[in-house]
Amino acid sequence: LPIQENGAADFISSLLANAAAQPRDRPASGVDYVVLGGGTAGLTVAARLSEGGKYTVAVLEAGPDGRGDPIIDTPGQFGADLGTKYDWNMTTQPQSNGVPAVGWPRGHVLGGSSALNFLVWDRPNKREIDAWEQLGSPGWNWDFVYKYIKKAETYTQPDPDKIEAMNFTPVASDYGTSGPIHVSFPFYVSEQVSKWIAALSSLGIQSNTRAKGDNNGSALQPSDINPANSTRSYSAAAYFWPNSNRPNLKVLTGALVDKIMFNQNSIGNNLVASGVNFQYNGASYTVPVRKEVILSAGSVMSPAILERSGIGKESVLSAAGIPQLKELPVGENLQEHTYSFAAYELESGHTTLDSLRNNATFAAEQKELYTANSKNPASILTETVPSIGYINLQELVGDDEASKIISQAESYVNSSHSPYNATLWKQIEFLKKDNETVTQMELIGVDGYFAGAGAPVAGKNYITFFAALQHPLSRGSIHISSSDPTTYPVINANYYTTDFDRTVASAGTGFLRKIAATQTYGSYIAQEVVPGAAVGNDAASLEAFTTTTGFTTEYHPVGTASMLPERQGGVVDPRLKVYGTQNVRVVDASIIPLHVSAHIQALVYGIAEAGADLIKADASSTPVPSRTPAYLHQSSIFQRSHGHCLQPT
Ligand SMILES: Cc1cc2nc3c(=O)[nH]c(=O)nc-3n(C[C@H](O)[C@H](O)[C@H](O)COP(=O)(O)OP(=O)(O)OC[C@H]3O[C@@H](n4cnc5c(N)ncnc54)[C@H](O)[C@@H]3O)c2cc1C
Repeated sequence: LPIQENGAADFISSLLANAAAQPRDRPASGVDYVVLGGGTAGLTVAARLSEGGKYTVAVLEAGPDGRGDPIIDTPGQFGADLGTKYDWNMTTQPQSNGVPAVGWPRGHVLGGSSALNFLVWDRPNKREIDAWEQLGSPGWNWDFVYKYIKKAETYTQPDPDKIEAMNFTPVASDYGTSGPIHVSFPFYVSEQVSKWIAALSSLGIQSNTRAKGDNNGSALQPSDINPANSTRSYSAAAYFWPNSNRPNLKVLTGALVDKIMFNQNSIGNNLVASGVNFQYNGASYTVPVRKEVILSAGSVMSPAILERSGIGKESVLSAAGIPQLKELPVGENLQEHTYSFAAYELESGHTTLDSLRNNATFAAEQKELYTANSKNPASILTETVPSIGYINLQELVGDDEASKIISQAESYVNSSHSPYNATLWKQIEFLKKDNETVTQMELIGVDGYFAGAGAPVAGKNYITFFAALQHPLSRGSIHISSSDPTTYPVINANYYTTDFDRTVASAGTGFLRKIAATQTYGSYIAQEVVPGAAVGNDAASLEAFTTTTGFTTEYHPVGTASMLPERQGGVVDPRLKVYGTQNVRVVDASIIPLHVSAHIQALVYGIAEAGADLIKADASSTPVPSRTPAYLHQSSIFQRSHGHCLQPT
């Protein structure tokens, strides 16, 4: 059903009827808040704004509702919904430096990418978030963000048997206790998971049981799994369905947002959004908005919607035939984690997620087991990806090599004329001053064949290791090439365009071979199949592999509507408001100005929880005087709100 339950059909019909009948500057017929995109952040914001019943909230989501679909719900089937109707199936541009086009899955479903992701739930480093404040966004520091991440989560500590099997004891008090997203550990503990901490320890990497802003070391990370029934806990299941009977919260699926409409009259110099234009069932509609438009369409589509609305770079807009309303570097400062992979065939006799593919009887038994009792520790369908580690440059390449790499990186930044220089210098600071704590490389172990190259052989079982570059110096961009909302924007990922990125990423691939060679894993690995014997262990061979066939996206694009001062390339101010607008905000991964060493969903939920409180706080406050750049006012507003209005509700 394209229209959600509980009277939404009536609500939407009246909305559409009003939209057709009313002039655009008569917002009284519309809703208070229109949220564009019902994904990770969008449903979080919508649920929080609609609680208490004071405001009407409508969410426009392009994708379908995937409620009850096992390929979303079953933890052990992570990845199964890629390439389906739940995925936008985007692709980057091939690059002139030889880096090929790579696929970019993105959630096209209620819940967005939280329905598609691999359920890893971890946190950035404290210093990485404090850097946002230091870059010019007062109030956006670790303590603030951490508080809101915790607000999103309810954590369940594994029972003692599982802790013993994992060889790892998480610290429960580092997590939230009453948020909508359930965070727990898979019931099934695989062989590779139980050996992760020991294997990395034999390489000198200490384990780290904490989850409160210091992520350096090896760890077993929880997943967004609801332990009551061992299903994915994602934004639709956690934030929307339990609240779908609220008369003031409506979600329309199958609604493709085209653009934001603005009033003829601005307030001072600020554009005032009056409605949102979208396509639904082949027709075009405008929803009038009384208070605000909130863009939560993700790092690819939020910038695209802004550009179609006339906000963006003149060169981009004029090429797409769109009249410009406000010059802003929308779609720039794109940062993305890449990861390279190495896959190993195991000696016979091991069970992995490959066994589900290899053995139909085993797969049927496992399905039955999961259906009968999804909490059964023997149920491999509860398995996810807990084995994670974050290491710094010195741990990756040794002190001498690290010094050389850092001084090259410093020279690069010194000669860079990027408008995002301040963010690049922060990265140098991470490398030089914060190197003990801020890490550069993520290591992951997955129980089965998950390499983005080659193919598993029927009947065999594998283990795959990943090395993910966390702080690339390269910056890319995402821009529209057409005013047509059905045309995908052009993604220029600009991967590996700096020596630093190539060198560090390639060293990561080399490190995966060290993990495979540890006594812990070496004893049950039969052979390396990717990169394979044809790829040598010298720097040139590793780089050739890592930057062509041996890597893929880690699915974490950020920065395309960066929260930075406008003079430093910012698109939104610290209240997440788009510069030059009175009532348009961006609340999703695209506001992240500088990438973090973490999987980002927990952070995105935290941003959305914080964003909802900022929006509510502003609902009753005086607008910022329009003649002065908004960011100059944010500090005092933030402080005031922080004290009185930004309390969890
Ligand atoms: C395959 C994959 C694996 C990942 N694995 C992990 C992981 O294990 N752990 C982790 O922490 N993070 C992971 N991530 C990243 C994380 O899930 C995302 O960064 C995060 O969910 C992004 O949230 P968002 O709100 O910014 O965007 P999204 O959740 O993507 O939401 C955007 C929503 O807007 C909708 N939309 C877009 N354009 C329009 C339009 N024009 N009209 C209407 N609706 C529109 C989309 O359909 C979507 O529902 C993964 C991501 C992917 C894709």
